Amino acid sequence: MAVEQKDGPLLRIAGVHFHFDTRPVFAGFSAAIGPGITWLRGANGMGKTTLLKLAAGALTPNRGSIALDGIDCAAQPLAYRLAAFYCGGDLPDLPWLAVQELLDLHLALYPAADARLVERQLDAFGVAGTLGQALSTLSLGQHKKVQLALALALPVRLLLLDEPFNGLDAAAVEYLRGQLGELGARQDVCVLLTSHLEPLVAVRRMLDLAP
Ligand SMILES: Nc1ncnc2c1ncn2[C@@H]1O[C@H](COP(=O)(O)OP(=O)(O)OP(=O)(O)O)[C@@H](O)[C@H]1O
Repeated sequence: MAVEQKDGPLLRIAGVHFHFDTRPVFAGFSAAIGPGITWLRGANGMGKTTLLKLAAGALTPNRGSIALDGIDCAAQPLAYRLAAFYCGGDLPDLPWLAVQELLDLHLALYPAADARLVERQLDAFGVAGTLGQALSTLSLGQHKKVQLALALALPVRLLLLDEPFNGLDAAAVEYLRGQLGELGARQDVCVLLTSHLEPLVAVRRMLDLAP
């Protein structure tokens, strides 16, 4: 435990089994992931999104354990979720909310978050003007930018980025690459990202899901 703290956050996935009602996805999957950017790779349907959601505490393993900095996601789900954020392409669960309300919800969920950092990220992605809009009225790219602004601003130890470049315009891709370059150099954050294309950021390690 002392070593884990000194070396930065560590995500430990041990012997995870997970199945949807109709489909087994993991049978005894294990990995240990340290700070920096880890590129999670695998063919369509191999389980990348499922693994990110398990690591985010959004899905629960049927067997095995997932822990971040020694916080077990089944034993301490609230503490675990406070330290992690999943950023994917899913449509919002509450599409009638305004963007501002979504942000307020996240600021309440992550009490250590700084609203000014979120605003700065929204500005940088060029979506600050959407604050009064309902989520359902955002384009795919705008929705992604709002999600990424949150991901980059929230004070978490583990960021799960599911195809973060999908749907972004060229300026946003460039901005995101710069931000990931800074995040990837930090010792206090783990970034686990999926990308079917070479992400062109400083990847520290790769994690391959194979049949
Ligand atoms: N809600 C669900 N119910 C049942 N099966 C599901 C569900 N979500 C995903 N699956 C199945 O689980 C498997 C893993 O899906 P997942 O989305 O994790 O793959 P992926 O590696 O992210 O794929 P892609 O590269 O296409 O995004 C797939 O066979 C998928 O059909």
